Amino acid sequence: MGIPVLDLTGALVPGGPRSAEVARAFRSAAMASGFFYVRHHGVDAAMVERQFDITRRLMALPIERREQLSIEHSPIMRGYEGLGAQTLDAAMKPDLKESFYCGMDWPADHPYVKAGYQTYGPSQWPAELPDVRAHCEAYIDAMNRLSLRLMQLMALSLDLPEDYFDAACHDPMVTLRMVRYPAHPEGADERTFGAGAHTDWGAVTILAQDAHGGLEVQMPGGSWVAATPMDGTFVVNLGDMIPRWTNGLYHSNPHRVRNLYSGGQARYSIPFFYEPEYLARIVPVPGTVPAGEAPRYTPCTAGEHLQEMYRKTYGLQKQAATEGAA
Ligand SMILES: O=C(O)CCC(=O)C(=O)O
Ligand SMILES: [Fe+2]
Repeated sequence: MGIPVLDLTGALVPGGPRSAEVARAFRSAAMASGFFYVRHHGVDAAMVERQFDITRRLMALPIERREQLSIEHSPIMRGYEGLGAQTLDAAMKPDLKESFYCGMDWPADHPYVKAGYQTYGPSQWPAELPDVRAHCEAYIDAMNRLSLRLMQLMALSLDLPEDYFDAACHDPMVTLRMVRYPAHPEGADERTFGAGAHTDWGAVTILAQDAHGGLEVQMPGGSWVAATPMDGTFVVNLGDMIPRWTNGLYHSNPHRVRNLYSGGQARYSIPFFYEPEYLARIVPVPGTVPAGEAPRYTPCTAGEHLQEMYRKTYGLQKQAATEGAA
């Protein structure tokens, strides 16, 4: 069993002629590893290429400059995180990656910005690279459109109205991450990863990766399969909110990265994380809890879950006991 490819031709708009067929393929991928590729996804190849260019330029800024833009200066963790800042698998060494986090430009008087909720608030932009902000925001727009469409195809795949998730995704929590993995060190031990095994936390992740490879996905049987880069595709995976939303019918599987195949070069990747809005309550969708049984997960808000995961993987102080059964 591998990672299937979903061709979104004819399924990119509500009512599209291939929507039902794509929704069926979505369902089988979601019930397996929760990973699939999408092709003919409607995002311009030049836009993705430019996003990689921006990632390389951000990471080429002098380290003092990157550190001035550190996530430590942002209450919502927008900005630069250095090598080893995050440990995605607590049993392993800190991750060998560095990244820039940014997000949507919300108005300062938006209630979630005022409340200081995770992901709602300003990003930190480098003044010396003036085109970065506009391009990241345009890329985020394109990712938002594709993510919402994936949520609609997911709704169809669950025999729900196509717009079932739209309201919960009205003011989504979105994060664009531009990542650089240095070459895997020679002689590194088995506890060394670019990104330790983890599941994603939100609803859907849309990943652009360069040509080197290095991402591996755990299949339902436990084996690890390479998510080999394929031109013109994104890798899409479901995050932990989807098992919660589907009472375990759909899966968010572990994945991990080692930059082993680049011939000593850095690997770049650009994951985009899309989640329902902060206050959306994640309770099982109709038809997923068998009659007479209790739901498998404690209901929570999307925001509580996300914030808890940031705290855990960045070793931050636990401020609130919000964790459910995931
Ligand atoms: O770089 C990749 O291929 C995956 C990154 C990832 O899994 C993450 O940032 O959550
Ligand atoms: Fe991930």
